[in-house]
Amino acid sequence: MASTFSSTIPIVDLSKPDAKTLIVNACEEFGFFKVINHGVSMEAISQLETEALKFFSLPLNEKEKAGPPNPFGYGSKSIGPNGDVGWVEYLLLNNNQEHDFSLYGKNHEKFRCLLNSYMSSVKKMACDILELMAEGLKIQQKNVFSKLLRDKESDSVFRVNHYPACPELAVNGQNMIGFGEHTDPQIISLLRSNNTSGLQIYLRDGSWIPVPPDHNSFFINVGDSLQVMTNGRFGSVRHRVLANGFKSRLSMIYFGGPPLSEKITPLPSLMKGKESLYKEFTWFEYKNSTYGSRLADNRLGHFERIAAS
Ligand SMILES: C=C1C[C@]23C[C@H]1CC[C@H]2[C@@]12CCC[C@@](C)(C(=O)O1)[C@H]2[C@@H]3C(=O)O
Ligand SMILES: O=C(O)CCC(=O)C(=O)O
Ligand SMILES: [Fe+2]
Repeated sequence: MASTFSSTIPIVDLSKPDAKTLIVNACEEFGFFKVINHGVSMEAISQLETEALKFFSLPLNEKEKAGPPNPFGYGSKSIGPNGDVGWVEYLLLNNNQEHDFSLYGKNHEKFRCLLNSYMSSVKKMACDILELMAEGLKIQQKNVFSKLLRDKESDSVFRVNHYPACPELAVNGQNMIGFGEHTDPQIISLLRSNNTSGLQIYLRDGSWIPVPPDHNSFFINVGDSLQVMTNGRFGSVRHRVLANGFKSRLSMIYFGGPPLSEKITPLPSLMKGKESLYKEFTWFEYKNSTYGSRLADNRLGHFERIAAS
């Protein structure tokens, strides 16, 4: 049933002149869209995917040497510090790579190299998209958003998720949560996965729609911070992943975040005389409150300003 609606997911061709308009419309309506002609080499993507799969195929006790994630490293089943669980194992990495890479398998040098070049291409794409967004929103300063990711203090995160096939599901046809519903707290997330389904987004009409997988494309999420910077004009998208009974899913996500000291506040040009819907806070404060929350919590709720009437 629901899959008939999946054709509604906007597709943005980054090489076309209408990209900025489509991006703004998609962010207003869904907080989510798919990007084609993104310019990241498929070769680089599949090489990284191969290395990641090699890591996940190591025995659990080997992988656990790279964990638990506090907040970076290998994690299995448990997500975040507050009791969330899913049918998933993952690597959480930051873009400064301060941790000991030798824990990431025999070929860790190759893995690190591939990761670094992938992360710089994806970061570049994120900045291009954020600049198109600013243009589409008719903001004078084209780099208002992208400068936050380009900042050397940018608090961006990278995650590789592996959802093993869950054979019991194939037998009894039930649903099982791979990664529970949530919004991403950062500015923007860029997701690329193999061809296994599972990702779903929540529409404002209250329905969950499956996102048909496409290993050649990227999927873009509006994060909570971008919702605030646009004073609610863009909404962060709730999403989740269901485990698959037959095939394993591998996804890689770049979460573009601002420097810790950055004030997350609506851009004056988007306020049009209105008041901010949010209290003032820094990314440091928001991130802290995020790590004190459960996955499904409405984290932005604590920072909403109740309009004085
Ligand atoms: C229960 C959790 C787990 C969190 C923090 C908190 C709420 C939101 C989760 C995420 C979701 C987006 C990526 C991530 C890295 C992030 O910034 O927020 C995740 C983080 C984690 O997996 O550690
Ligand atoms: O693995 C996926 O496809 C999405 C996971 C996700 O939403 C996340 O890691 O924030
Ligand atoms: Fe997410």
